[in-house]
This record gives sequence, structure tokens and C-alpha cells, in this order.
Amino acid sequence: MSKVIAVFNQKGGVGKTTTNVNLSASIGKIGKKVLVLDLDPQGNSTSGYGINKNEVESTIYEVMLDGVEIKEAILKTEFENIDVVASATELSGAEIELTSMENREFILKNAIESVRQEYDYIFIDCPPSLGMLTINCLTAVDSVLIPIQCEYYALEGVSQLMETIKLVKSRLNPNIDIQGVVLSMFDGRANLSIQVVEEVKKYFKGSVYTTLIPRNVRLAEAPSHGKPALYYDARCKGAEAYMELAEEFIDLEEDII
Ligand SMILES: Nc1ncnc2c1ncn2[C@@H]1O[C@H](COP(=O)(O)OP(=O)(O)OP(=O)(O)O)[C@@H](O)[C@H]1O
Ligand SMILES: [Mg+2]
Repeated sequence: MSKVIAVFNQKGGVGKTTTNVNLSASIGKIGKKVLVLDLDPQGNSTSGYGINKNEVESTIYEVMLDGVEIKEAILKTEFENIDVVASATELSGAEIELTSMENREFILKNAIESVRQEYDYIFIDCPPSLGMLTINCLTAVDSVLIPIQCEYYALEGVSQLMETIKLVKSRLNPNIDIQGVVLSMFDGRANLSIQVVEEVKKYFKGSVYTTLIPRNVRLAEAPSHGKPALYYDARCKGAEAYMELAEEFIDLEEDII
């Protein structure tokens, strides 16, 4: 049975998609079977894996709103152990369409049930909002991986984020847990970055990964080549950091350390 993980922070541009694509790719490279599901209408995880969402026949939109079986929307990729369910631009309208549906919070959870046996991990990239798509995602997952950018105001919105998770836990998904907090765009030369790491560790106590993701231009370039950084430039600092994060993630999951 797979573990289903949301990569979520309602704040925009904090590194959700970069983490979703690069952490999943590294976990796949380690040998775990991974499904990457793009729930953001922007479709950046889809294009980050080299898929043109406009050319895909069945996307997560058809799965959630037209009753298409998720198996029909699963795309194989050239990357080791990675399958993808693509996003679609129409998904932005889904926020409204979902509100009139029966059991509207459980649509994604029910949709992924049939493929949970086939993967070790299912990673879901969320949009930067707290709408119905995000609620569906939080209802469907076992845990939430929270990327936080090492910048001024890093913790802004975090209390709202924690409130949302608490609310979902009490009403829709009693088993939801925090998987971990990833500090992204770290700059070791900047005092601010170092201060943010301290602050975030104080707030989240033991839940923060030791691995820090540095600001690295290769991570920003790789999506335009339709590849995770690992397949674009395996030796760049960004790809190395996400591989280290994947190892830390797996070790914690398997309770080795
Ligand atoms: N570690 C990094 N080093 C350099 N650039 C980065 C890094 N992480 C992310 N970026 C860049 O910062 C921008 C925002 O990152 P990303 O798209 O991952 O954030 P996001 O939280 O998914 O954004 P959104 O809320 O819009 O979905 C992107 O242009 C990305 O390439
Ligand atoms: Mg994103």
C-alpha cells in the first residue's frame, strides 16, 4: 500500500513544485515506485516532467470531474520508476464545479484508491490556495510535506496552514500527519537564511529535515528542459541536495536512523 503525500503550502512560490518534482525523481532513482499527481492548474509538475498538458488525453480533471478511471490517466515517463497524472488548465474551473458535487471533499481520495497498491509513494503537487482542490488533496493524503522558503516572512501564513490541517484532521481525515518540513532556497552566505532555519526549527521542533535545499540556478533551469535536475545535471548542488533529502526521507520512513 502506498503512502500518499501532499506537497503543500498555500503561500505561492516557496518551492512546492521544485520539491515535488525533484524529491519524487530522487526517490524513484533510489528504487521506489512513485506516482506524481499534479493537482495545480498551472501544471508545473507536469511540464517539469517533460509532459505537455495540452496534448494529454486524460488528466486529473477528467478523473475528478468526468469519472474517468485514474488508470487511464497514468502516463509512463522515461524517468526511473516515475509515472505521472497530468494537470489541466480546466482544473482552475474545478474549484467551482466541485462545490456542487456529492461527497465533494472525497473525490480525489476515492479516485486514487484503485492504484494505491501499485506504488510505494504518491506525491501530489498542490496549488497555492485553500480551495476545494486543496481540501480534496488534504482529505486524500496520509501526510503533508511542507516546503518553506528561506526568506523574510518565511513563517507568514504557516499558522493558517496548520489551522487548515487541524480542521481537515478533525472533520475529514483523522489520520493526516506532518511528513516533514523542507527548507528551500537556502543561501549559506546570508545571515537571513541562517536565522530563518533557526526560526522554522523552533516552530516545527523535530519535523524539519536536516538536509537544506540551496538556491541553485540549475533547479530553476531544469523544468525548461522538461527534466528533474537529476536528469539535467546530476552533479549540480540542487540535484545533490534533493538526492540527500530523498535518502533522509527514506531513512526516516524505514526507521533506520
Ligand atoms: N532551490 C531553488 N533554487 C533556485 N530556484 C528555485 C529553487 N526552488 C525553486 N526555485 C524557483 O523559484 C520559483 C518558485 O518555485 P516553485 O515553482 O517550486 O514554487 P511553488 O511553491 O510550486 O510555486 P506556486 O505556488 O506558484 O505553485 C520557480 O521559478 C523555481 O524554478
Ligand atoms: Mg507550484
